[in-house]
Amino acid sequence: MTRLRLEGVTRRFGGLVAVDDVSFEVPADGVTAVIGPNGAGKTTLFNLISGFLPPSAGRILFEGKDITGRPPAQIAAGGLVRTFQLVKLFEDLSVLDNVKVGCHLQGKAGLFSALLRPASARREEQAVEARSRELLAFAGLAAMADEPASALPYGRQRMLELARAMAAGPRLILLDEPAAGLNTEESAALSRIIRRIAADGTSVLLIEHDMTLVMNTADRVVVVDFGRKIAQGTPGEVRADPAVIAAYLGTGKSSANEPATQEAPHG
Ligand SMILES: Nc1ncnc2c1ncn2[C@@H]1O[C@H](COP(=O)(O)OP(=O)(O)OP(=O)(O)O)[C@@H](O)[C@H]1O
Repeated sequence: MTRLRLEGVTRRFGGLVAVDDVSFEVPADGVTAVIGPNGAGKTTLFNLISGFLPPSAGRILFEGKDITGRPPAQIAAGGLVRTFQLVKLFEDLSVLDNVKVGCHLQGKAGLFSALLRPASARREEQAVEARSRELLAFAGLAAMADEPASALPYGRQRMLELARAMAAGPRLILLDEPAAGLNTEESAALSRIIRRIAADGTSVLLIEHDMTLVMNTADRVVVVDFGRKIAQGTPGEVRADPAVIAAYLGTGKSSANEPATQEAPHG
């Protein structure tokens, strides 16, 4: 089954074509990675898929439904959730409450039902608490549930962001450079968590500069350069592809960027 399908997706910023006629599919199973040198259009692609930017042309289908140009909140509520390059947590809330906020994205107990039907709201609150603690354990954060999110070291904050995104119960999760700023050990733990998420049935699409993480984690890779898709295949196939090697080594028209470098996050 295809979870996500991009058909000729294009995004222009004035005269610049940041994403140029890109088509690919994300199957429901496993982990798909988008890689490419700096400025290749990866973040713009994520902004288009998650509704933060409308495309200039093309269509985006989530589980066969056209979501092109829909607002981000509607796309997220429909089961397609993203994380950002820069960690965006509620810093004053506890670690547990950050995950609870994610759960409420899919919850039914809004303010009115909480006032009118307190018993069912209470039951839902208990379910949210249980699910949140389960996700914290999954992300290795159970012992820090009551600490303020701002007290966590950076690597843990990234795990918390992932747990919060999973709390919404997505069927597709977009991860924007999840390994940025992580050390080797944290990156290996992240890789295992991403594999678990996929094994549990959530499709994963990630952008990543850390090639070790991509090669160890992804089932398939889409490579973009100057806004265009230049290759796709298994990690082994794209690593051996001459067009990909040329893009990363800066031969021909490509920009020169070492695939394993992690630049300062932006966007
Ligand atoms: N809002 C914007 N307005 C104008 N140009 C933009 C905008 N967003 C991105 N761009 C340009 O579009 C191109 C693609 O940028 P994008 O951030 O999508 O690349 P990227 O592959 O995510 O890069 P990186 O790996 O550095 O994060 C770049 O030339 C960038 O300068």
